[in-house]
Amino acid sequence: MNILSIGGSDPSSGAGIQSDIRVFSALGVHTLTVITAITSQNTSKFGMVEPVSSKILQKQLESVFSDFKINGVKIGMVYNSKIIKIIHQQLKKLKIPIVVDPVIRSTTGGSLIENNARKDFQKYIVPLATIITPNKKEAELLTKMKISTKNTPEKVAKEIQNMGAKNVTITGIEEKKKVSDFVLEKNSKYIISGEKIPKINHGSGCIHSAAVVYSLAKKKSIKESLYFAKKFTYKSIKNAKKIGKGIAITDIQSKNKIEDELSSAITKFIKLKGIYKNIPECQTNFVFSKQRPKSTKDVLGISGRIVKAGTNVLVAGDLKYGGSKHVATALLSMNKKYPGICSAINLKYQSTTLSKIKKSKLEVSSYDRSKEPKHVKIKGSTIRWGINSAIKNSKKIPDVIFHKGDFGKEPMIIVFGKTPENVLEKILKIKG
Ligand SMILES: Nc1ncnc2c1ncn2[C@@H]1O[C@H](COP(=O)(O)OP(=O)(O)OP(=O)(O)O)[C@@H](O)[C@H]1O
Ligand SMILES: Cc1ncc(CO)c(N)n1
Repeated sequence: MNILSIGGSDPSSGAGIQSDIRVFSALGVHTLTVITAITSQNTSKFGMVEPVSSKILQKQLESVFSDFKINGVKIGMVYNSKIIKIIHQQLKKLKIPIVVDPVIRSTTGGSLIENNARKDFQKYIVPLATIITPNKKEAELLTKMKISTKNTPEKVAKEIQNMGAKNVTITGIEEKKKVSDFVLEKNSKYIISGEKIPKINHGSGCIHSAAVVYSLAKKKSIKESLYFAKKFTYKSIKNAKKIGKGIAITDIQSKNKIEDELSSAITKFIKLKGIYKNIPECQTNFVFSKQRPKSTKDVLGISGRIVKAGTNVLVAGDLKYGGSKHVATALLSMNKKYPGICSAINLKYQSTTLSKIKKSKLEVSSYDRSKEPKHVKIKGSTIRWGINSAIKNSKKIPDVIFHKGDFGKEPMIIVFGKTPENVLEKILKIKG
């Protein structure tokens, strides 16, 4: 997937183009960039702005549009009317999600748009927006309305919608312990509320709008995308680091990438035709770990299970570190011996699956629970013992490990892989 970020360069990488590259890379997306201006700024001070010439702006846009399939566009800093009009001209016919982050002033007080360009911004950029994401202050500047009990966020958002934006969210409406985003869609309105982190930081708005366009490009709804972005931004503020001498810079943890990869593989897994036949009585968990996991707390799993409901398969529960015990323990044993293996799933043991495994080129190993030494049973580390025995029985890295059960214990197959996608590829060879 390719996402285009149009905006200004921030040498501190807390905001602007550089921040977008950080977000999209963490989410596993290729970032295309068109730079509208170069700024000098850091965590304490905003220096100067040098907008790029019309010619190089035009050429940059042509370079990306003539070569790539673009799945979504984010527009950040656009400094002057010339820049605004060129962008409008290039984007007006696009049929992909466009997120407009109407940045007007930086957290450190710098002006990100010329005063006399605001009218053209309204006329040419706002109507491009699938969704526009002003913070409270930006919404007030755009509409020249002060948010109050009379001028509610809804009224102000409606005014912005009347300028041509299809959907509007006004972010960062602060209460005592909460920060809320007001949302106005075409036919609905709602508030997304979350805990306030007592931190001033640089770049939360950039991260939020980038996360929104990523999710929309993945064909999620406006509502789903805004919830995703809220959670994503919350984590990045929580992890913000004081890297420079001034305000903290938001930090994007690759943990999100782990969540995203696992969640996407689970969505694909439950949609596989006839997959309900592979769900065991004790149900299924699908896990993915951080690099070098030390305990099950470093392994992401479903804090419920993937369950069978007739011929449907559903996810009951949320993704959580420590969410799986059995499959995560199996993965930990495997990862200890083969650190590249970070994902696993358990499936129903059946002879048909076993013969498919044997016909495929997958490496398979097994263990016999009835051979488990007594002292292991007492310590309750059956899985660790089992996986280690199966690893010992195999010359290569096993793709699949199974056991045929024991008294009162259901037989089971575990498929291992480097990533959830890799596990999914193996499942496709053996399912049904
Ligand atoms: N202190 C905070 N604690 C938790 N969430 C926050 C906090 N501040 C902002 N948010 C959330 O972060 C997201 C981005 O909104 P925000 O209002 O910070 O954008 P912004 O002011 O444009 O940011 P910036 O100017 O730093 O780029 C919103 O979802 C908002 O609710
Ligand atoms: C280049 C750039 N874009 C956006 C922002 C808003 O955070 C900023 N400070 N700098």
